[in-house]
Amino acid sequence: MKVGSSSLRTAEGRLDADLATHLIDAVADLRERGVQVVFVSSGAVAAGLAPLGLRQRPIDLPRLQAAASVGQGLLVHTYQRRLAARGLAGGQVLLTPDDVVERARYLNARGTLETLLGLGAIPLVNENDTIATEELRFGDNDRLAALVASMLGAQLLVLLTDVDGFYEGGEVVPRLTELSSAIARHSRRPGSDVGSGGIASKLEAARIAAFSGAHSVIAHARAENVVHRTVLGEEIGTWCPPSRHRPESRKLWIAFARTPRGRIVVDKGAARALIERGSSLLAVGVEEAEGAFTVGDAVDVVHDGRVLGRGLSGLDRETVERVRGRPTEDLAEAGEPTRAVIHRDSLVVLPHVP
Ligand SMILES: Nc1ncnc2c1ncn2[C@@H]1O[C@H](COP(=O)(O)OP(=O)(O)O)[C@@H](O)[C@H]1O
Ligand SMILES: N[C@@H](CCC(=O)OP(=O)(O)O)C(=O)O
Repeated sequence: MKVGSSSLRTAEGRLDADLATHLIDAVADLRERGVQVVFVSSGAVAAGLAPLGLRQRPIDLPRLQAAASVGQGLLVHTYQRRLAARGLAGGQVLLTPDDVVERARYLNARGTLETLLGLGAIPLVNENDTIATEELRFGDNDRLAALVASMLGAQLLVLLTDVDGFYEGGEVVPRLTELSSAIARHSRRPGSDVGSGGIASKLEAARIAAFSGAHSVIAHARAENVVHRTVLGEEIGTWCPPSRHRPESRKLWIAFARTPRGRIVVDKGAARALIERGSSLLAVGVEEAEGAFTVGDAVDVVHDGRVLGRGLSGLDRETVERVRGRPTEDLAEAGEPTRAVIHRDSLVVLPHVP
């Protein structure tokens, strides 16, 4: 379950302790009924503004980090105090993208979350904003929440926000199955002035959850009994079902944890080899490389204008430009790198985007 900054701050720019308490009570109720809940909470920056005398969300990184540092403590304190009143413990878990992208760190983070849940505690998750930089941050917590849901094999991702759901044509869409086209239509809409993701990042999060086999609900944080109603599967907000065609879940982190830094356009033969045979992408099938990516960066693999998948590049862009279209034997003779442009273990193919 995730709640956004826009919901958690009051009109005066402080943390809305009433809503925080109300949501924690709902989490505690679920926990008492045996439902395991991870609580991803935004609002560190928002909660840190007033105590630091800042009128609005700063745009410079040092002050954002400072606000998050002050606000995160307040947030967790508020949650832990209420959980304690209900006889429960809350454990703070602050994540960075590397905790999801790097396999060893991913397993480590997953272990921590599973242990907390196993001990009956409520993990209180946020991005580690105090040390996050522009280049290395999730930015919005929707994606972070979806990745955590994927990591834990959750059944349901609840995204609580300040609107009743995903709107189109002036009405809330009750059930959304065509996530990709909705994302394409809404990718440029900004969010509220304090939230950072907007609706597009919620739809992206729903897509990640769908690929992981989880349902998602986008609903208003202040709707009556919203948490219980979503868990009971009642009609509320916008419901996104899981995808029927899922890539291997262990590869989801490759596809979604990092923002792609470039695109690699491949020919028809390579596209077929990737989709049908699960092959690595070799230089010979590459037609073009776009963007300033380096070794280990996420890149989209494109054929015929369609994104086929995403992978971690084994070569930097300049090298891909040099080796593209050339068979491995030629490269060996010329003393060029012969390794795959993207190794199959670092490549996730998304043939059926919902
Ligand atoms: N089609 C849409 N449906 C719903 N909300 C939308 C839509 N387009 C833009 N929005 C905006 O997205 C905002 C929610 O995103 P955001 O501010 O990032 O929330 P949060 O802080 O909860 O993550 C809404 O307040 C709304 O203004
Ligand atoms: N990690 C940040 C949240 C970033 C953010 O604004 O997220 P969201 O409101 O979910 O779009 C914070 O705690 O302030």
